[in-house]
Amino acid sequence: MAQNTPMMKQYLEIKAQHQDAFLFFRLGDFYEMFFDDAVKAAQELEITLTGRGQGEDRIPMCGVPYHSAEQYMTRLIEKGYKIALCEQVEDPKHAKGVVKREVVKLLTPGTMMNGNIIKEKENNYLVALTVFEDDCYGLARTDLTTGECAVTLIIDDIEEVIQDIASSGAKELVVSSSIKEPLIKQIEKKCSVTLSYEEESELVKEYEHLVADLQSEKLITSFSRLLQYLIRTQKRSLGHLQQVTFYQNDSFMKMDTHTKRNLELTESLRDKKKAGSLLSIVDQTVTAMGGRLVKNWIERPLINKKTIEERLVLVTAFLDSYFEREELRDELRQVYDVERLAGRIAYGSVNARELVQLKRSLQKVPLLKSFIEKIAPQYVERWFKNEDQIEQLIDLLEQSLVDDPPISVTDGGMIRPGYHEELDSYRDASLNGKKWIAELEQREKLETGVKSLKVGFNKVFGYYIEVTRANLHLLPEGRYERKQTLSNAERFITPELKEKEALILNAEEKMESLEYDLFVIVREEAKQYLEHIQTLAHAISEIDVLAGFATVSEKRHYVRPLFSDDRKIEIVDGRHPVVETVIEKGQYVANDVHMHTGREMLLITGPNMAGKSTYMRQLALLAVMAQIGCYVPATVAKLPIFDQVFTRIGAADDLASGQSTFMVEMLETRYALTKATEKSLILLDEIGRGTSTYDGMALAQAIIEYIHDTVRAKTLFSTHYHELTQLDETLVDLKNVHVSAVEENGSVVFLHKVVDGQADRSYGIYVAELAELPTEVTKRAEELLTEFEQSTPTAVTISSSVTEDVKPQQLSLFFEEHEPTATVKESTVHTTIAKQEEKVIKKLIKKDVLNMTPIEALQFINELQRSLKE
Ligand SMILES: Nc1ncnc2c1ncn2[C@@H]1O[C@H](COP(=O)(O)OP(=O)(O)OP(=O)(O)O)[C@@H](O)[C@H]1O
Repeated sequence: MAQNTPMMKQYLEIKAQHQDAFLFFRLGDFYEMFFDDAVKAAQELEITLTGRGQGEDRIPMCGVPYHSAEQYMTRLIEKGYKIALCEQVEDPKHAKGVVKREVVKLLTPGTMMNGNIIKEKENNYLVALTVFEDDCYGLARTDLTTGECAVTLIIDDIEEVIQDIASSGAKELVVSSSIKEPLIKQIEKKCSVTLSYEEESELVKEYEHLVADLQSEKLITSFSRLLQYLIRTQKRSLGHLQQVTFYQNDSFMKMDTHTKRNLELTESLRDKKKAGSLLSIVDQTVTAMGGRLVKNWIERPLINKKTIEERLVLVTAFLDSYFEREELRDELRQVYDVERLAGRIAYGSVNARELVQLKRSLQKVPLLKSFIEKIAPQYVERWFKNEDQIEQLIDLLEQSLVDDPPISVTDGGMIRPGYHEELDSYRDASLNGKKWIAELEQREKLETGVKSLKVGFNKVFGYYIEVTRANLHLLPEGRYERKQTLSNAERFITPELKEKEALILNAEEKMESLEYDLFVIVREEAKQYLEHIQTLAHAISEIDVLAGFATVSEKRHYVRPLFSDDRKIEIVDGRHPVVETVIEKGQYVANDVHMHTGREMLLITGPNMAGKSTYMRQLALLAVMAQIGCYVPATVAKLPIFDQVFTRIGAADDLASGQSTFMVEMLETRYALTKATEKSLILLDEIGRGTSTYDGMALAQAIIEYIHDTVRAKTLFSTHYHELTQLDETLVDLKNVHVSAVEENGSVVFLHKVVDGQADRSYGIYVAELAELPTEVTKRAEELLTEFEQSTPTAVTISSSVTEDVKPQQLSLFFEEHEPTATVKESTVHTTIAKQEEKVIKKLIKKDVLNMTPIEALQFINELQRSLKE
């Protein structure tokens, strides 16, 4: 049976240890897959499924050529699969029986070092989760391409754990196999990660220095799991792993994944691309390292005023030095991704060309330093502290490698002449031999008189003398030995030529292998400088991000934010950083936001399409920008530091997780109501619209009241329930604002200006007309609207700052419904009366009757009567 062949036995034994991965089994020039692996891989990679053996014993099989295997592997990894790479680990020529094979590496989404999955300006994090007995969760993460390592502990908050994993963008999560199923299900629902398993283990001694800064055993245990997984899968040096840093989510402004998505921080809602996001505006970086850092900063705005101010001071310094900044950025453009190059050095996968790129980047350091000396002298120490070591590394690379080496490390041409004597002597031998051959051609031409005679070389026959058939008669007898016959020429060799050829080839072979050995020595030596390269990479990325902030702030006329301790918001002429760039120049209408005692919550009304959501998002984005240390789009921006931002904006259908739109809306609202503090910012957009009018309105009001009385967070609440605008009479810290619009010649003009007071209409039908709904529909809607306005008791609108003539009716609690034909004047009278009645009712309700004397009661009734008569 085919399965019983020794090779198949070997395959099955290895496969048994790698059940969760495709086993790429090396057979000669191919990686082969068998059984289910083959069926699935053929499907996923669209390659032909073949088979070994006959009939029932036929084993499904497919394969990819060794030379182009990488693209196939990358495709599988991108789809979230894992691959166990099984190589022949002994020379088939010396093998007794089946060639020895071993899995030399596990390729997984979180441990890839190259390929499409690695985005230049994005980290590729691998996260390990450890659940401790006391509901404490340890999270450790690393980006293997850069060596960054970080850990945190989260106490009893699964939501935060999930958000931490999601916000890192991790594609792979390492857990213990004993982890509880419901928790894994919850994580899988919210984060698209590939799961891998690694059990608890002691910290490997060799890496103890990495955790020197960690204070708790739990943190070390959490990191150990991650490290153990790396060791098991990578099977090679991890010398570039950096000191593990401890971070606390409480040190950053917290935003759940919905909020980040709603605010379009790093990708747009529509197509999930960077374009259209806040990141696309503030990321003006010119290096890949800077690009990754600015993304991390946006994901985690700061809450420590001192650190924010430090960044702002630097942005100001970069702003004040236009010429130095621009020159500095020009230099930075030529700096390669030295952080990832460091990773490749540690891995031993760096080539000579990349080392030369590293050298060129390092050579920029003195110039970069001189710019920083002018722009922010106080930071020179911090950013350029390891110049001597950088200098040494430059020397090493300069002396050893030529200026333009090839990508291949096995074909020679990498080492600089003069670096190694033996290599130089081989080079001379080869060069002299080649010179002799070139001279031979001239000599032979002269002696034979055959002008077209030439000396050539090919891999099969080596050097030869070629003479065309027409000239063969001119050659002297016995001097040449015939080697190859072509259609119109003959090729010859001579003993002398063969002798030189042996010399040249021998020298070249030795040269190549010596070059490779020398290159490996240089690469190993470069490993000693990893830490210094990484320190420099950090400095370069910070400089790049901050200089970028200055560039965008200057270009778009941003202002430095000020942080108020009294928690007041005062924004004058604020703009939405993204919307202002996509609409026609000069068309963006800047808006103020004033929030303080008496107006801690703003209830925003206004027509559809007026700009309510834009106004709300604008405030949150300004807060995020300020807290990452960037200037903001406004003329004055005084803000408190927000600990958390919550949003419920737009439709966030989460059908994939089996929840209805309304349920998602309620879940997000619950999250905001339970987690927010008075230092938070809450944005709620049309809460309640996903259910019946009464339910929706009741919920909206209850939520507003709860935030107003209990949570006390700064809140923007937009609504089309105009009835809610009356709440400003009872809730002292709530104010109505509206986005204004005017009607001109039958069409509505959106002014996009936010002003105090409430709006009167939603102009939904007008927007429907703009969307070119069939005229029959919009006409009928207008008729129905008129009917509803005249008959529905819920159509309550108090006043209009925009269009007096279209004001719907306020219904009286005591009067009969007015006639449909009632004039505007009549209805205005009704409105006034209704208001008066309401005041009376409110007074009546508030009165504590049980504690009144009869006289007081009589006086009170008298007072009420008087108000009604008025
Ligand atoms: N301040 C502004 N200046 C200029 N244009 C604006 C401004 N605010 C919004 N807009 C434009 O108006 C469009 C609609 O804005 P937005 O989605 O905020 O409206 P909305 O009031 O929330 O609408 P709806 O109630 O229908 O959800 C935006 O896409 C933008 O083009």
